[in-house]
Amino acid sequence: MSIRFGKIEKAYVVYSRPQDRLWEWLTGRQRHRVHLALTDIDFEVSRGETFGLVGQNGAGKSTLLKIAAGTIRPTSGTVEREGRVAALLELGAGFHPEESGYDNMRFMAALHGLEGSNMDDFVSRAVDFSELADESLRRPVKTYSSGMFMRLAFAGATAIEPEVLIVDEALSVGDMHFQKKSLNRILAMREQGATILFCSHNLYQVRSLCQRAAWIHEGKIAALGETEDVVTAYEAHERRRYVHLRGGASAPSEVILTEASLPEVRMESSVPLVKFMRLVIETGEGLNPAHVSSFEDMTVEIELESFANSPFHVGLAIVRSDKDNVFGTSTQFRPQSQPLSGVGEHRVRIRFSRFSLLSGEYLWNVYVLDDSGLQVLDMAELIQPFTVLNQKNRDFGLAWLEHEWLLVQ
Ligand SMILES: Nc1ncnc2c1ncn2[C@@H]1O[C@H](COP(=O)(O)OP(=O)(O)OP(=O)(O)O)[C@@H](O)[C@H]1O
Repeated sequence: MSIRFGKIEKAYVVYSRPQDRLWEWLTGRQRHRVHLALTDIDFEVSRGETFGLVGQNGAGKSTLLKIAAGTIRPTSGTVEREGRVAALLELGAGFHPEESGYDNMRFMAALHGLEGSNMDDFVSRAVDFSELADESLRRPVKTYSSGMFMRLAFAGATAIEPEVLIVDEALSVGDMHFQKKSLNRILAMREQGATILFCSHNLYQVRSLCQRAAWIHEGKIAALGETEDVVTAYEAHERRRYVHLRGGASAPSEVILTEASLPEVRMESSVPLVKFMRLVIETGEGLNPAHVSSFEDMTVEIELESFANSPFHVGLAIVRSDKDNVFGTSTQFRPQSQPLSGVGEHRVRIRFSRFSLLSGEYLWNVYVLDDSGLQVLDMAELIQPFTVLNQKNRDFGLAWLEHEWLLVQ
């Protein structure tokens, strides 16, 4: 066991107006309501395990992480932790703004009970990792840019060489270079056997990293177990919710697809390392034809622009309007896959011989990922709707599967 939650419940007291608190105190009459953020959370994370929390906004994930980290207490229930814990939540919250970077690192070391040469080691590890200049580290941290502040906070939080890491996905530290460096640091600690508890909306990341996961829904555990089972159940729920939001009670197949209702979703990144530029379909009918016929050969070309010499992978998925993945692939999944690299324009082609989707409306998702396949550098979702027409045979459904009828009698 590394972290054990025993029948955790967390209730927040909520006042609709700040003055209600005082009013309640003066009059003794209740002016608040109680919001139950978590109930009956009872599970444990084993040593060396990477455990993911998934769930909608406001489900209670961050509350559970804070309880795991000990920054807030549950209203009832118990939490037990084993080993040195680093909570990468609200980084830098304990910093003293007037003190220098060096002094803040010494305070952190002292909080962990380190003295003498152990303290010096801690400070030098943190300082090295932060990549901040000596001149900056001598200045009060209140003069730091937010990126510099986060870099030092991350470096300090991980310098204790934790056995348990509690990570909020909102963790985005500094620029792209430092984000990658901190992600690599987390992966390295995982390799060395650290236990990791983290929440993420990036289900690809949860699938790649976690052995087990829990889906938190309205403060309760809706599913817990093998990552694939939990994430699939959560995805199914989200899909139903999405369909409901878009078109009342209509079933996924009845969703009416219009280009206007599905705006191109692009992730904006201030300093993109690699940008997705364009996707072109080519069939016997030409480039980006009005219809793609089932069983025709088709090539999809993806154009990208790389602004740095960092290796990257490209992922492509065919999706339906209800966001169901029909098929997904990545350059990372090729045998002996090598990432792409080099500054400038890149084109990758995917050739589908006998494209065997049947009649329907489909769209594309394109992802640009770093060489670990975990950090999304750029993406475009639900782009370029295209229609497939099956005029060749009468089989029906989403895709044509290789088959033959065998008559026994
Ligand atoms: N300090 C607080 N006071 C009152 N209510 C709170 C407080 N913190 C969180 N809540 C409420 O508790 C619920 C759970 O919040 P929490 O931040 O844990 O959700 P989450 O799953 O992490 O959401 P997200 O994915 O948006 O980060 C929400 O309804 C939130 O409004």
